[in-house]
Amino acid sequence: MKVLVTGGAGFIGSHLVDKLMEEGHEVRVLDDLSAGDLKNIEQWLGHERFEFIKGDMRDVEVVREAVKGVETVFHLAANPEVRIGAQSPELLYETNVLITYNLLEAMRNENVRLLAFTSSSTVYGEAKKIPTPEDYGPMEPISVYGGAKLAAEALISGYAHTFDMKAIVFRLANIIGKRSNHGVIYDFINKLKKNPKGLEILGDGTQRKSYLHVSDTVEAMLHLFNEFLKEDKTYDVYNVGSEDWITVKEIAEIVSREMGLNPEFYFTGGVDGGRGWKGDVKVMLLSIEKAKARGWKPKMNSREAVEKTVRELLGKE
Ligand SMILES: O=c1ccn([C@@H]2O[C@H](COP(=O)(O)OP(=O)(O)O[C@H]3O[C@H](CO)[C@H](O)[C@H](O)[C@H]3O)[C@@H](O)[C@H]2O)c(=O)[nH]1
Repeated sequence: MKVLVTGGAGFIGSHLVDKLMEEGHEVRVLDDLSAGDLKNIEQWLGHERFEFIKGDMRDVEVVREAVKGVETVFHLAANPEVRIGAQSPELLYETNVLITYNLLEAMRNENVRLLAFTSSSTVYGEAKKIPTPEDYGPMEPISVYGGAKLAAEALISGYAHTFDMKAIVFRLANIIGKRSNHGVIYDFINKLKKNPKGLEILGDGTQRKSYLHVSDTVEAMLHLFNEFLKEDKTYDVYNVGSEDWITVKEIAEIVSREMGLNPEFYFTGGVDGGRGWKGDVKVMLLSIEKAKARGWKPKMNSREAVEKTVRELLGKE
């Protein structure tokens, strides 16, 4: 198939591109390189089945050109930083909601009917049911980022039903692995490189979430997408995560150990009862029963994924 991957030079996007290229598809990447990096896709530059467009999806013309002639869009372009919501809500709106609207309009105009979208566990907010299933409600995001992802999901559902499209949404847990350039593991490694004796941990360190390695994530997305193609459904939603969780303090211990260090931990205490920042969900575990029933399950648990990611980011793997 001929596929457009928005955000295809980014962390998750570039791993998806690798897999799509290895499977023999024609792949076009649209990325503004604000967080993505050409290095992530350099092995494909110049390949006859590969095309790269540098462009900002806030520009409708850029999006329209990018969707021309493709059958499927994997929409991963986004600003993924939950923590900037209190300072920059407008940026999160534009880079999650507005660009999704621009994409849907371009797809409608260019007759592109198939869409896969990476949403987030943050749409559930502080779920009272753990593990949280896809049909949990009412949904009450506690961050602007989670609200923006939920708004994007809603637009996609509306467009899919109105304009005869097929769309699948993945609500991702905390995704980690090689090429990630933000998030808790990346932060801890950088902090320890600057000061190997002490490590500042935002919040109280008890934030407990499910982490999934990017290799498992990309496998889930492609497997569930292919299953979705077999079904007579307009719209579907899947949680994608691991089946356990790990605390921020345990992550700090793993990072320290892998770096051969024994730093003093300093907890900032954070905001609103030990959160790293406003809108930081303290406890997150997704039910992945629906994805499992469709034949996917993760190979690594949260701890294994964290350990592997630390080694990858340190260049040991
Ligand atoms: O220096 C730091 C950095 C982070 N944390 C803590 O580590 C946890 C994880 O933070 P990340 O920044 O790694 O990730 P988030 O949970 O904020 O969000 C991530 O996972 C979400 C889905 O679960 C979204 O998809 C989002 O885009 C993605 O960044 C948080 O509880 C945070 O408080 C610290 O204690 N110290």
